[in-house]
Amino acid sequence: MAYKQIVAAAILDSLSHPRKLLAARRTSPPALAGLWEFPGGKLESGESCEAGVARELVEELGVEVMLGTEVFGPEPEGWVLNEHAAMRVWFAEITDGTPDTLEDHDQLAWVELDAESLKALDWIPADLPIVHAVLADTLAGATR
Ligand SMILES: Nc1nc2c([nH]c(=O)n2[C@H]2C[C@H](O)[C@@H](COP(=O)(O)OP(=O)(O)OP(=O)(O)O)O2)c(=O)[nH]1
Repeated sequence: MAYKQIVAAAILDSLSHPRKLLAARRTSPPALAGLWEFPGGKLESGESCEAGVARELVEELGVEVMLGTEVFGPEPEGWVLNEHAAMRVWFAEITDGTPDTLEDHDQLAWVELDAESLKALDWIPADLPIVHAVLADTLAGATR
């Protein structure tokens, strides 16, 4: 089964000494509005995943990033979101710009990298295993 490829970033305040993760609250579609996610979007045809992540973050947040390691999911296409789509996620650190809600989001939050703080946000349900992996990888120092 071929999934539609989504790409996204787990943006950390620092790849080398991460303490916080940038979460973004969606504005659409209605079923996902108000839920928190990793900023990103659909890969465009002919685009590499890494280039797609960078493009989405410029469009949505107005920031340039340096990518760290991938937050590996169970499939080659990454984390399965639903029967149609899967998402690859990379750790990232902002190298230029201040994140803003330019497109697709109405709120951004720097969340402390601990289970309690992360759990306090109403994440898209499909993202919960990814949130766990982000926490595990940051605790293991596997971000860059
Ligand atoms: N970006 C992102 N999308 C997610 C996450 N979790 C999750 O289930 N999704 C779903 C929601 C959407 O159905 C799909 C991503 O599509 P999108 O609407 O963000 O893509 P896009 O920015 O390219 O949007 P568009 O131009 O097609 O409007 O993946 C997540 O953490 N981040």
